[in-house]
Amino acid sequence: MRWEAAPDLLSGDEPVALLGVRLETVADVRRLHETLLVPMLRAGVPVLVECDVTPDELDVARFVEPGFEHAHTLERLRWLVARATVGDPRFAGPTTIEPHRPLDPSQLAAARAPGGVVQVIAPAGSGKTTVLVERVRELLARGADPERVLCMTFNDPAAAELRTRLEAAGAGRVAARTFHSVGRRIIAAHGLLEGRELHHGWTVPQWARFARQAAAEVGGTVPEPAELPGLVSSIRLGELMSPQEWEDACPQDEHARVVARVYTLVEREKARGRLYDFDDMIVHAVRLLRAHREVRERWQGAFEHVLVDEYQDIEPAQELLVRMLAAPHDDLFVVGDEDQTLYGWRRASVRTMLDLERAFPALHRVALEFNYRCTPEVVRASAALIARNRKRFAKPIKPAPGREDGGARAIRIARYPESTPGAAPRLLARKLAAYGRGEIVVLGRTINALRPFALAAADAGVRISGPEELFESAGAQETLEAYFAVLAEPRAATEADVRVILRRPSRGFGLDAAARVVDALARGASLGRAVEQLPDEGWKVSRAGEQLGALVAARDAAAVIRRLRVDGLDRYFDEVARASARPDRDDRKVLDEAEQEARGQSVAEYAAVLDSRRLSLRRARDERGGIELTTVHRAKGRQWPRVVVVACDEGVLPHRNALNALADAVAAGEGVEAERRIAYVAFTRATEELSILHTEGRHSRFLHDAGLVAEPVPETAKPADPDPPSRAGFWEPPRLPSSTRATGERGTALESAAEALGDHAGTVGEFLDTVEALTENERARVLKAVGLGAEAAVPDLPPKTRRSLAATLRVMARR
Ligand SMILES: Nc1ncnc2c1ncn2[C@@H]1O[C@H](COP(=O)(O)OP(=O)(O)OP(=O)(O)O)[C@@H](O)[C@H]1O
Repeated sequence: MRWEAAPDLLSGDEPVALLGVRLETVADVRRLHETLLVPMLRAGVPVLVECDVTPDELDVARFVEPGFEHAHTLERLRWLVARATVGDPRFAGPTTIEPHRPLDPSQLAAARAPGGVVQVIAPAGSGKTTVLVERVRELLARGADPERVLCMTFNDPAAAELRTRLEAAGAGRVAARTFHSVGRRIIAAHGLLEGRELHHGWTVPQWARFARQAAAEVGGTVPEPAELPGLVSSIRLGELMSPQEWEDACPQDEHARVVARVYTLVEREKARGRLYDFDDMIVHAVRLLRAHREVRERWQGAFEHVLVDEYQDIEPAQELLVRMLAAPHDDLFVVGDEDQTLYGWRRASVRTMLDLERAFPALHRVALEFNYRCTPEVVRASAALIARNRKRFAKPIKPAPGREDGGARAIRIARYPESTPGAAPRLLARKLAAYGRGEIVVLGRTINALRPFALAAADAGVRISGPEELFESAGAQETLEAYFAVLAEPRAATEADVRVILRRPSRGFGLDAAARVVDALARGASLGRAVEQLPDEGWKVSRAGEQLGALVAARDAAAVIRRLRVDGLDRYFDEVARASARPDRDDRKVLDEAEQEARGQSVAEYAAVLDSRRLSLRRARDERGGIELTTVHRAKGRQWPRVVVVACDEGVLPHRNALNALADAVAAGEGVEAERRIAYVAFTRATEELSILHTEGRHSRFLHDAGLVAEPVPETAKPADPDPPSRAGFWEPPRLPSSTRATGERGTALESAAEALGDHAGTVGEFLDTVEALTENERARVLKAVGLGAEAAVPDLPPKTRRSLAATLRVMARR
């Protein structure tokens, strides 16, 4: 029979017999399980299968699915066959229990959905926690053991909130945990944390130290320290590779090699100090579960029903953890909104929600329909806006029934002229002064967009709170502050500032150069002379001395900035943007704005301006009682009565870098679509009043998409000079872990082979002969790449060689 005919069999309750089924490949197993048995059992169709073998007779080693998408299908099929014969509560029908609070029909349909994999599409404000809690009640009413229901969320506050809500709904015995806490529990139970302490992360100077050492060891330029935590996490969580595996498998460009070495150094340092970090909780849990069947079975048995909140933000390693825990019975209830996927650069992809069906073809999908949070005006505008995206589920999003229009205050658009850039921040500061924390929020696309508003608020005496980078500058802002501080008062230069100067742009000096320069400056040397005294290679010293000496001689502060940019600062930040996982670095823009602002000011005057701003922001900071000025990313999942979105301009939102995103990223739903999602999240934070500020003649295209301004984007508003494409905007289209990204059958076979290497008892040649997907030439190439003869015995290979052999196969799997 043809598999495609299967859906026709699902109607009616006539028993179905599938005869002559042959299970030869993993794909056959997957089809039998996902496309036939699960839907039939769910539809209550009695089914008899006649197979050439029973699932129990299949050799697990041959049917290994390293693929993430279809993790452990054979185990799932075996479970289904064993359980389905004795009746499975998973396929029980809905109950008729009274909901814990009034629910609308779409919410009720979600909570009462059949067992198995259920995906709830929950637009902003649609009551997803209400649904999750009701689903838990439904499971309990169907007979689930509360101890074996697990709700998973991203962060502690969300877990705490869910716990409270579960308790209030009479389901207090059900656990609500973060991904990290689940991972931690698993690795702790298997002794991986014994004698180890939690490490909360390295400081930027510590990253800088790793960066310098790595660059010195492998020979390359020093990477930007602030980018390193994200890059190392991407290797760990995106690739699931150990330092050695990654050093063997990483791309061979200079930057990648230096970052790979940073990863090695960081892991070494952690091992020395007996430390573990947050990523370890996920990475090690996943590795344990994947590698050891008995561990997997233990934890799969611990949780019969898995529910996940905010599924759109899940990243591949977390998703793998969830799927492994939910298998083999696959009772998985996920709630999320693809329109609110914001973390492309953190490996979350809009595709995760859209493609869930590929992994679970039998999944049951329900979309919630009403936005209970926002005024009808905001619901309509935001729905019109997001409807312009292509990478989403098309769905109606309606205002809550009976909610009255908000009137003139519901949405206000304010334009301010470009010629007086300080006017809008000052006006807003006056407005903020009338409110308390929690009553209003100021949202910006980036820290740079927020900065003028934060400064004006500070000047007006408003207490403020916000992300760390608003108060402790980074990137180009930090660089300018360091240069001007040192140029204005060289004798008082700090080592931290001088280190920034010597690194941005990179001047190739050794580890102790900054301390020597500070010494020389303190003794009265000029900046140029202080550098020229370094005992380093002559050409480096003389070029840097000349460049820095020229800064001292520059006519005014703007000339200093111009000179710096020409001497390599622009190039330096272009490189940073290219290597960065983040799409929204504003360094070039910060330099543009500073250069313009510094015109006609002396170095001392501009240094004083920068210094007083920094101080004024720090003085106004009040994290407990201050009005929040924050980025849209950080506002996700929250709401305020009044929301002010600032700088809703082309080039800011959408960010100009997104307009330049690479084709791969655009295909994965990044680029302008990702920016539109950010605008959607920003607009839907308001419960009563939404104010949007934009520069006259430069308004964001999203205001037009939302039907809030008549004119589409004026030609003049198009950003002239986007920064260079960042690496795909957003890392690359977020990827599954390496061993799950194999393309096609050949890729899967090679991945399986890499996994199976550890169990092979014969020679390398014999092992490679078992890998049918390899050609003769490729076998020879693999041997050459790892420097082995065919006769070497696999069990005798040193661990490093074995890893490199596996890594070589994995790299081939991805081709
Ligand atoms: N059926 C309903 N009728 C009226 N109000 C509802 C209903 N469902 C949810 N709400 C309200 O909508 C708001 C959001 O609900 P809830 O707190 O459950 O969702 P959430 O987890 O905050 O997620 P979301 O981001 O979807 O709002 C709450 O104020 C809640 O009281």
